[in-house]
Amino acid sequence: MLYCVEMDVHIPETWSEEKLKDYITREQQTSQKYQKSGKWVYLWRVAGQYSNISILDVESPDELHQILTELPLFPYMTMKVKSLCKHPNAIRETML
Ligand SMILES: O=C(O)C[C@H]1C=CC(=O)O1
Repeated sequence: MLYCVEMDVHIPETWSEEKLKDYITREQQTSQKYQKSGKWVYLWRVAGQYSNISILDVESPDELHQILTELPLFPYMTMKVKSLCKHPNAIRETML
């Protein structure tokens, strides 16, 4: 199942540089683990915003939820999730 997830990051202004660095390092480790596994297919930065657009290919909504909530920055992000299916006019068989 394919999902498009938009994640807007909201870092509390009270965080120290050290705390921010720690979260960003752990965030990178977690997202790269799933990118290497093939489940996190695309990760794009939205130009000019602390926001990303991601495409994930997972077995179920439960698995998507498990991955997203594993992200250290999950409590500090607003997420919009869209479930994707094949467009009838798409010329390619595979969606990715
Ligand atoms: O910087 C972001 O967009 C937040 C985040 C989500 C995955 C990741 O690697 O970083």
